[in-house]
Amino acid sequence: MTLRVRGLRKEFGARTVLAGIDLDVAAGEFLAILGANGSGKSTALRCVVGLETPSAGEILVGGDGGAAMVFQKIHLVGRRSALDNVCAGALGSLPLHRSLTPALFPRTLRAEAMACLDRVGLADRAAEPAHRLSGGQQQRVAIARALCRRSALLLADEPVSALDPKAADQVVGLLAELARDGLAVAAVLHQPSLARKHADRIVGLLDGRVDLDAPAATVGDLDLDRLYAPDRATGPADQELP
Ligand SMILES: Nc1ncnc2c1ncn2[C@@H]1O[C@H](COP(=O)(O)OP(=O)(O)OP(=O)(O)O)[C@@H](O)[C@H]1O
Repeated sequence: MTLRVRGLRKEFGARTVLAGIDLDVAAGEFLAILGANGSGKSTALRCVVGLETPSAGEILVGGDGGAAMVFQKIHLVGRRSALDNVCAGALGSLPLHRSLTPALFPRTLRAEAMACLDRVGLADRAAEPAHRLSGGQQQRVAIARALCRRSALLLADEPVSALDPKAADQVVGLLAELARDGLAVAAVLHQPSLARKHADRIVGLLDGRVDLDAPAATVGDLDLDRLYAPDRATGPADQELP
């Protein structure tokens, strides 16, 4: 198992946001995480990648590179080329002096970054400043940058929320392809139809708990209605601790 999460809890002050969740993602698997606003999806990913400190629970990430993550807000350096932006994914493994100036990036890193850009279908745009690319292309550059970290686990937090339907479908399809190549991929999505179309498995969070964990092909409209029901009972995310 590339990602194994057990009993993950997160409290912000008196507020319980994650009330003990279990998650598994295997190599070669694409997991989509669904749930209403505030159900704890981003917090769960942020705990896995180390951006939040869990209040309790166990998180095990397999492989050497830890987890790589892409976000809704893409955070490319607009004036730099797509290739320089992808190289940035591996700068942490370079000596400091070589990491400061793109002219000093090793040739091997550039070759690897080029292979990552090729993997996301953008090798022909390598020299293009990032700000000249479309939103969908920019998100694919961000995914290539994450690939350049050589992590076995790729996390994506609402990677397509800012994209038009066609670009969103292409980017989620790309995540599915990367899983088929052998990566473990977990993506928070606000598009259940894309999750059902592309993911292997869907986990649904409801008020900080796992309410659904099933093969994507078996997830029906009733499961989704329960996750997004506006009049559902107030859960732990909205309760004060004793
Ligand atoms: N740093 C923080 N301090 C206090 N509360 C926080 C913090 N981060 C998140 N929360 C709260 O935790 C709850 C879950 O937030 P989270 O962003 O994980 O939900 P989400 O399911 O990703 O929602 P969305 O779909 O809107 O992105 C929300 O009520 C949010 O206000």
